[in-house]
Amino acid sequence: MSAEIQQKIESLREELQQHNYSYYVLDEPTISDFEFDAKLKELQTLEQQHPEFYDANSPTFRVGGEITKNFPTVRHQYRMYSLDNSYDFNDLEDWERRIMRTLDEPVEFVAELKYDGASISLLYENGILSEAVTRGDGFQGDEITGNVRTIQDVPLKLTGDFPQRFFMRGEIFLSRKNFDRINAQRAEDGLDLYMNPRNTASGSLKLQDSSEVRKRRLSAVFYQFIGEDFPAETHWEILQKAKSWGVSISENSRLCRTLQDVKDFINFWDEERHKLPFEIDGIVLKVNSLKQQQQLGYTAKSPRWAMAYKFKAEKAETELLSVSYQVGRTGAITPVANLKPVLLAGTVVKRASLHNEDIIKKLGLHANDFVFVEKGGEIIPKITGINLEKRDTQSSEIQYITHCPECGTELVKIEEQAIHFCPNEAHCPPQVVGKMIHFVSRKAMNIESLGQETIQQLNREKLIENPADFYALTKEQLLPLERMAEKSAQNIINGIEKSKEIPYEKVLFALGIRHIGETVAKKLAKNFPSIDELKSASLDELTQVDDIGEKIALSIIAWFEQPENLLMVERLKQYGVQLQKTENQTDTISDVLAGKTFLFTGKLSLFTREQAEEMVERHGGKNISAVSKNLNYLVAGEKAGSKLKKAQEIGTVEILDEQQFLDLLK
Ligand SMILES: NC(=O)c1ccc[n+]([C@@H]2O[C@H](COP(=O)([O-])OP(=O)(O)OC[C@H]3O[C@@H](n4cnc5c(N)ncnc54)[C@H](O)[C@@H]3O)[C@@H](O)[C@H]2O)c1
Ligand SMILES: [Zn+2]
Repeated sequence: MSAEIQQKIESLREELQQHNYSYYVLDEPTISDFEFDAKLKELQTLEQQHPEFYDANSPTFRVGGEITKNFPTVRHQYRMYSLDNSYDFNDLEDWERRIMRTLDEPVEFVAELKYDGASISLLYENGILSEAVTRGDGFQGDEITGNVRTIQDVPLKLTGDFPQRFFMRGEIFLSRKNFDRINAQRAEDGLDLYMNPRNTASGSLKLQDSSEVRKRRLSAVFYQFIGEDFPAETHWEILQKAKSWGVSISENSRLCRTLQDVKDFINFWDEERHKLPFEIDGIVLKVNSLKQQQQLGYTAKSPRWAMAYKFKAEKAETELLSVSYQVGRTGAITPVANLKPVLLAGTVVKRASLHNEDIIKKLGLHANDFVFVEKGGEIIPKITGINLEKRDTQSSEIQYITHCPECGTELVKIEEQAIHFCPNEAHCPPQVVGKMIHFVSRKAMNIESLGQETIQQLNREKLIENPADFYALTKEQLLPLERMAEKSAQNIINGIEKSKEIPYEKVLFALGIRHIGETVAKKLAKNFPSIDELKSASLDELTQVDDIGEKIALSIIAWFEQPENLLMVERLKQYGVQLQKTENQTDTISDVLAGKTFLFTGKLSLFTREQAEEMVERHGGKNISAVSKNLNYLVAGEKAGSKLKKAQEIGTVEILDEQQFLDLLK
């Protein structure tokens, strides 16, 4: 018996650790928060009943996050805790009872929205932001000051009567609008879509390039202030003070005198939250008096003076009508469930994403099943389960398609992505047309006169099959088309002609190579100044470029292996499209760093990482992203960590401080 329980406890611990890793490190959870919390509660109960299996490393005692190896590590002067959570009112009443047992005096609560993002701790010294650190494992976190500085809601300098040195904690999150904007851009670039705003916010903070972080337009809100001699007696007062220093605090907090006030607040937001411009996953309650907070103290993992009330994701049951398959511009197949319309979280849902074959298999979906749909963090609802009691015993399991619904070509599956592709890039209609629409789009070749419908028409008439064909079009060929006047035909020809001036980096993006978005195209153009250099680059050479991983590199190599693509590139060249970087004289200052590779690590104080990388480029050097034998110089700032150690181990890497780097440029 006891061996069985021990085994159960250990397997729960292991499973939860795995989920923590997926959630905090990969930003790709595989189960819902509700399921995670249920498992955690189960483990907690077992551990309480069986103290003989105590383990200080159990997920019940530890904050789930980790530090990464990509940023300097900073020890928190004050620990960062998690929050105890509950999904019903009874738990709140229990919590109040426990508080009363310790305090035995009236207690006020502050109720706040529980923003769904990533926690951050900021240090302000003399009113200046000096350090931003993630929660990590609660004891130490990643120092990401450069990235946090790009967030508009984070004041770089405070005003008014702020304490001389203090920490403030808050949440970095992404508004629904910006999440949609980023995903729309990713769809246009043929990249995988992000799952939800929380994971995207958390993932954005871990990017190496601060200018990329800036583009995400993250938001921030602050809810805890820690330091010696705080000029206040209650949490509520501090919030108001912080506001006067220019700190962004939530406008929706409320001071509650009784638990009934708290309940009203919760009920109100359970409904209203869908109208907020950002996502919340619950309400946080805090004891208002700072003295009482101190008396209550902390457990191993969370404050006793605070409690999260989490909303359950809204769920509805409906019938699966059919599964259809969409073919994207890059050939990726997306299965979609068509549902009998049902009301969910304020909107009518008719479709749900099924993502890929593995998800369908895992669900064990049958035709005409009754399914549960949920709107969690995701904007597109998802199917989370099946009501097996209602299943028709005659129904058969959904079989994933084996051939492209558009062109009939046999699909290929890329294992590690679990996604099917139609490999018929050159002739599959949605891919062919999609690629040409992408080619002329604003951020690519910017040929405004060519609309989606004209392209479809031209393709039906067999006048164009790939982007190179645009440049062979004549006015005479255009005129007979439906609704084509002399003037618009001339505009199209002019627009195409003008696109020959579009710079190389945009042409690279326009080609629509899988995983090559705007930013990646820029990086490639910088490092491989002509298409011929890019074509002959090896896997190694490609992955040495900052932010170019193996997935992108392999996609580039595969693209250049297709004879149709090589032919198209040759034709584009002949037509005069820019397929190499034009030397921009003002761009480079010198070539003193020519042939040398650089990497910056640790906390830089003389310049930012972006400025440093730009200096390298403008003096003819190259930035690379990892420490390897190919690295010539590692420039190490304060608190440099694992990269410095690795460089020392390799032995051939020259290690410089910031001043020594500047001296190189002289
Ligand atoms: N689905 C999964 O696989 C998985 C895995 C791990 C964790 N999780 C989820 O994450 C939770 C644990 O994460 P956690 O430790 O970050 O706890 P939590 O997210 O439940 O609560 C603590 C966090 O809430 C945030 N917060 C937002 N608004 C706040 C406010 N007004 N005041 C104070 N804090 C506020 C802070 O970042 C704080 O660190 C689990 O309960 C689970 O729901 C899910
Ligand atoms: Zn196809």
